[in-house]
Amino acid sequence: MEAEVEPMPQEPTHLVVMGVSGSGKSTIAELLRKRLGWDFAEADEFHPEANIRKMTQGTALTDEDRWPWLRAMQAWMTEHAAVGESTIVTCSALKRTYRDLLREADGVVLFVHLDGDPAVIGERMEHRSGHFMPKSLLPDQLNTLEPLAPDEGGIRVSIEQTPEEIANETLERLGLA
Ligand SMILES: Nc1ncnc2c1ncn2[C@@H]1O[C@H](COP(=O)(O)OP(=O)(O)OP(=O)(O)O)[C@@H](O)[C@H]1O
Ligand SMILES: O=C(O)[C@H](O)[C@@H](O)[C@H](O)[C@H](O)CO
Repeated sequence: MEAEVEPMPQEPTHLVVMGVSGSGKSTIAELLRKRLGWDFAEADEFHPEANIRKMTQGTALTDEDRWPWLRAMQAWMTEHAAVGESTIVTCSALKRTYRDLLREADGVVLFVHLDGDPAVIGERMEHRSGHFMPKSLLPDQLNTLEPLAPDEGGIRVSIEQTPEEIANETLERLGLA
């Protein structure tokens, strides 16, 4: 008689929707959350008050400002993995070293880099209301950005499509559709 084989338990997965301010992280993550039903966190919720104040006043964050914030996100991801839960997070994750830190979370960490023409991003920031991040910080975000590399685990998706198209492409290319 054939032995019964237990299916392999699926490892928790973290989708990190990344990119510069205004690239559409919150918009796309919300669609992914609706489709996948995974727990969701916005990186901005993890910033200490001082970081938000700094950005509101038009000053870019430094590495020192960002490390505790990234560590808090990594801990949140790991807490979820510990109870078998997958997550979706938005996080600019501009530098590879920042992504290295997030990759240390337990579970599989996949990045979705929302990538596109800075002029389109600037335009979208201009028309957005009620957000603390000034458009004047976009050049610094772009200068700091190290695009997701092919060996990092994840995909780069063009933002020059509708949010629904971006979400569909993401889920299809990651095999999550
Ligand atoms: N694919 C898209 N097409 C048209 N408009 C979009 C698209 N994606 C996002 N937007 C709009 O662009 C603006 C910026 O998007 P969003 O706030 O989601 O970006 P973000 O990356 O989360 O920004 P931040 O990091 O500053 O919080 C919003 O007004 C949003 O409605
Ligand atoms: O790394 C950074 O400089 C910050 O995370 C910013 O990108 C903002 O937090 C965010 O994108 C604005 O909402």
